Amino acid sequence: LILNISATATHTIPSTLYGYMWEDINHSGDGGLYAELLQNRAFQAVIPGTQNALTAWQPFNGARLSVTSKTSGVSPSLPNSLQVQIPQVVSGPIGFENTGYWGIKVQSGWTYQGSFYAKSATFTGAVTVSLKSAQGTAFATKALTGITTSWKKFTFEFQPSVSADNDENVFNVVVDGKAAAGQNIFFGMFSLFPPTFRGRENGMRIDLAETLAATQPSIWRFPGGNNLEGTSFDTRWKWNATLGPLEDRPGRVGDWGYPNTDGLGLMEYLNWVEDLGAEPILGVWAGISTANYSDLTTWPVVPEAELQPYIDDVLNEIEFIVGDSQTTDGGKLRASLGRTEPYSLKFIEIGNEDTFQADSYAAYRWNAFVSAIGDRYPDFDFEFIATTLPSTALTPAYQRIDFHMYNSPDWFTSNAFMFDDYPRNGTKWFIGEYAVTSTNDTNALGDIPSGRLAYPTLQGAAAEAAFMTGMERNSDVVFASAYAPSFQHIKNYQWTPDIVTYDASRLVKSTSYYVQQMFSLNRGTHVLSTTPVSSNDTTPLFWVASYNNETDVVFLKVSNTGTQDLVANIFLVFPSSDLDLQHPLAHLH
Ligand SMILES: O=S(=O)(O)O[C@H]1C[C@H](O)[C@@H](O)[C@@H]1CO
Repeated sequence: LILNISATATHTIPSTLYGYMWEDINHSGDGGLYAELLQNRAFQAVIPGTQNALTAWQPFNGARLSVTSKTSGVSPSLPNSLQVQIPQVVSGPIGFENTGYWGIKVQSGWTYQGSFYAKSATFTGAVTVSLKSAQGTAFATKALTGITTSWKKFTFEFQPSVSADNDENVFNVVVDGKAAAGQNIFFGMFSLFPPTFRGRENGMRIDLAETLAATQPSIWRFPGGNNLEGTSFDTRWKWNATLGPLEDRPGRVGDWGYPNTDGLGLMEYLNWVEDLGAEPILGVWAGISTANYSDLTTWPVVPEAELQPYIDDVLNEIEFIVGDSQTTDGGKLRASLGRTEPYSLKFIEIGNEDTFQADSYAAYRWNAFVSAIGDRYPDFDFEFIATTLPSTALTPAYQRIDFHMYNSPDWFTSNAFMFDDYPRNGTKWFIGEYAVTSTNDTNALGDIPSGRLAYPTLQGAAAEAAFMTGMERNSDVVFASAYAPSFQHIKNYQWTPDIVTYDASRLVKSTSYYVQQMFSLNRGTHVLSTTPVSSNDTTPLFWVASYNNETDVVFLKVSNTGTQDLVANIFLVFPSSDLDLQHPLAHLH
């Protein structure tokens, strides 16, 4: 195959082309990127008195544990407390343990920051906290005194003397059995953090954060995805419930079946996106919640006459993000939480996958949000992204549309040219979620026996790469793309495949991770056309050429989706004129 790369650029490549879609799914947030080590740390979004309310907590030496809301919680947002009943006859240490998110990493040299609340009507003795192996080896221990009859916050630090051999470790809390015999002690709002990415308080787990940062994503779509929507209006992701001291964050039952602490909240996300040097794509709630996928007619939709409070909520969220810290309530609140400077925000996505309720989206919801935001913020040239079917006519007409595709390798290779003939009419596409999810293109979201991938495969990654060459070649139409979902905690997940899989102490980057990294790190500023544009079927290669006019480098990205080894002799054929070192092809990488 002789491939000619033209020396003239066709169009610029938007800086937003590669990034991620993010939501708390598969414990990607709580138990993943968010560095909190204790699962169910504040008994949020659980039902007192149930076994489930004690998730990740277990008795130690016979204490009787229960979650209760009969006593006042540590704060109005956290009504549930752990009640620890010490038996009448007992001696020696007795209490309870947290098993973390299926383990706790114990690393010597790390300083762990911990805290908890406690109170008791009668007990005033010491509370001893420690990091211990499942076999009982203590890596770090602290004794805290001063329990009173009302809630008191205790803080402590751990510096483990040695690292644990594995992550089967627990956070252990005990009192002296004799001193506490027959008494009740209440605990609330635990927290235990390892060092975090860039040392941010309430921040991100370093290894996972560095793994994402290493792909230099330039967009970060959040907070969902389904997890934005809630399974009811009241359980939607509420931006203002994810702000401020952790005691003020009630948490919620996420859309993926587990409690979200919302410790990873709007400000943590915005700080993270800045740390990445990326552009946020903020998803705002647009009036539907996800009920059951088998019957879309059951999905609740806010009637037009009742939409205003939700519109105001979004206007206030945007004011919190971009409002002046002197003259706007949102800006003042942001400043009071430690951030005076407004965050940058350009892209606002109205809803998520509103393809399922296109009628009401087209009839009033899209227009209501876009008009209200435009009227309130006339000086911000926000770019609104529609999330309904591209074929749905909207008022105002959408300029940008979010298109999701989960499918087979064949779908991605046979659609690698879908944008080559797309009309250049100013409309821009965001491929806001895509991945090869199955070898079965009639049921790409089925179960594993029907072809679903448990993990990304080389075949899938090559097919994603083929599709990505098409997105890059047509990046005058495709302005952004986001592989989805991102993370998977191997011990508890709801969706496969995912780009990075991990447990409490290790992570594995997938083939698709390396494809994302390769495309994202090797970015041109302009697309160079090639002849031919495509190969014939016998050599199923897909490619795109680009040129970076800052580094003066030409990139040729090639995906071989065939089963034959690809032996490529790349000859550089320069134009007839002498080798012009300023020529874009002079330094091919
Ligand atoms: O069940 S799906 O609708 O396919 O869920 C998908 C689409 C949705 O936006 C996202 O939350 C999820 C996985 O990334």
